[in-house]
Amino acid sequence: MTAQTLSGKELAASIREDVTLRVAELTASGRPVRLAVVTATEDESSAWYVRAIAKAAAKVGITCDIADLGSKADRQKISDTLVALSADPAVHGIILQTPLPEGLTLEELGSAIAPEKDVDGANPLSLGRLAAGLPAFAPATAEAVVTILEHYDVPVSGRHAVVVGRSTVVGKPAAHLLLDRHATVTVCHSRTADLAAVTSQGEILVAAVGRAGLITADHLKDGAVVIDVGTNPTPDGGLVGDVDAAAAERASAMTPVPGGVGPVTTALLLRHTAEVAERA
Ligand SMILES: NC(=O)C1=CN([C@@H]2O[C@H](COP(=O)(O)OP(=O)(O)OC[C@H]3O[C@@H](n4cnc5c(N)ncnc54)[C@H](OP(=O)(O)O)[C@@H]3O)[C@@H](O)[C@H]2O)C=CC1
Ligand SMILES: Nc1nc(=O)c2c([nH]1)NC[C@@H]1CN(c3ccc(C(=O)N[C@@H](CCC(=O)O)C(=O)O)cc3)C=[N+]21
Repeated sequence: MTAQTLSGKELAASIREDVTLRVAELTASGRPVRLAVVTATEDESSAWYVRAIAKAAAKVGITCDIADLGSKADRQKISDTLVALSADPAVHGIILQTPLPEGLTLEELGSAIAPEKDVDGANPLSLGRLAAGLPAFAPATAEAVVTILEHYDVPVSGRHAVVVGRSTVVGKPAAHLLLDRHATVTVCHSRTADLAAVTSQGEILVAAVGRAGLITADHLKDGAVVIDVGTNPTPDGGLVGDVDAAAAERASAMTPVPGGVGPVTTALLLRHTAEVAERA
């Protein structure tokens, strides 16, 4: 058996189409939409994302400002930048890229992002609201995971979903969103004792680690639906996920990398930004 490909490209295009119309309406009424991307890293997959955001924003008519503070930026510099953007009425959405410089965390810096502009759910208030089942922007990547499952009519309620990775950007919020949709959720991380024993119970497997090939066919339950969030740069300039290609033999469906979660993430970030502008 070879897995069905759960492409994110067409889904992302349809989200962008909706956003394009909404942004055009706002722009026509004299309310142009603006997204600020703050980055302080040379991480390659983060750079991929920043380029993807800039390209997609241009397509839908959102102005995208990139504040590249460099990988030596300190806490004060990053925090000052986020506070200034939060206070700027022309800016609707703010995303702070991870990873951050050594010693700094998204959990503390996220507080400097105004909650109403927190389009990637980085402010701890957003994650808390999400966990409490209150309205909040979920991190776009976590939302992309459940948006893809929904788009392809993958049943979630009552099924066992295993999430590998517990970061604030992906693993944790993805677990909350799956729980909200009534999955039975298990979260694995670097200290999970026997990863394959746990992951092989997942009818749905979400891999969000950042290690090429970590998840092999041996980690999967027969017929599992696999959402591969990992974006790992290869030496030849390409991008691969966390899931080994051979795992497709065991899965019933799998997202590709590139072309899976990534484009949907980008499209949802723009949709969040348009939503903020509509509320303003
Ligand atoms: N496609 C997209 O839209 C996006 C892709 N990404 C990609 O997803 C990946 C994960 O990103 P992010 O969550 O930010 O990464 P982090 O490095 O913040 O988190 C990685 C998680 O994986 C866990 N982990 C590390 N090694 C293992 C292991 N051997 N077995 C099990 N778990 C392990 C870590 O555990 P512990 O907590 O114990 O350290 C941690 O929870 C990256 O490749 C990133 O580029 C990220 C965001 C969006
Ligand atoms: N606060 C924060 N939130 C994030 O969501 C976040 C982050 N920081 N730091 C970096 C990682 C990485 N990430 C990617 C998202 C999309 C693609 C993506 O769209 N990739 C395309 C290929 C890129 C292209 O074609 O330009 C694809 O998968 O098809 C890649 C990587 C988000 N991240």
